[in-house]
Amino acid sequence: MHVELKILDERLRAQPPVYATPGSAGLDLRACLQAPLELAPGACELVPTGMAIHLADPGYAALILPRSGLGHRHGLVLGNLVGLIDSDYQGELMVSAWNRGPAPFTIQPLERIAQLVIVPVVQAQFREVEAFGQPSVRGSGGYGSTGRS
Ligand SMILES: O=c1ccn([C@H]2C[C@H](O)[C@@H](COP(=O)(O)OP(=O)(O)OP(=O)(O)O)O2)c(=O)[nH]1
Repeated sequence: MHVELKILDERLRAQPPVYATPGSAGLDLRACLQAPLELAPGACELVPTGMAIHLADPGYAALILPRSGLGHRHGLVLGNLVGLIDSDYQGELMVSAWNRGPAPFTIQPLERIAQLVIVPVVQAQFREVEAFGQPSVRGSGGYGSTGRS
């Protein structure tokens, strides 16, 4: 699959976004900051990535997901909220970085802070009904209805 990529921050040319291994699902996203950014405990900031993509095909979307390595190395302190990138979004990719820990956390310029995963999606045709055509085993059960633990 081909995706158009715009590099908006020249510093990324030295470290272009690539899949780390042939089997990698995610492309690392870097914090394109001019200076270190300190996040207070509980704070959440939008961090620019210096790049934009255009998927163009409505059958795909991209997800911005946390990097497990980063979270673990820092004692599960820095996370990011999952971001959904629409196929027709052409603006700069932004990462919503969240300090989950009890102490301030500093993101360094060009640090790898999240990863981008491209996934197929379905735009369904919704048809309003009064009642569903068939009952299901689950019905409206949820929130732990299938067991006690
Ligand atoms: O972590 C994120 C989440 C979103 N976006 C961009 C891409 C996405 O296509 C666009 C809009 O995101 P979303 O649809 O989640 O936002 P919304 O709050 O529903 O706003 P909108 O009315 O613009 O759709 O913002 C990012 O760059 N990073």
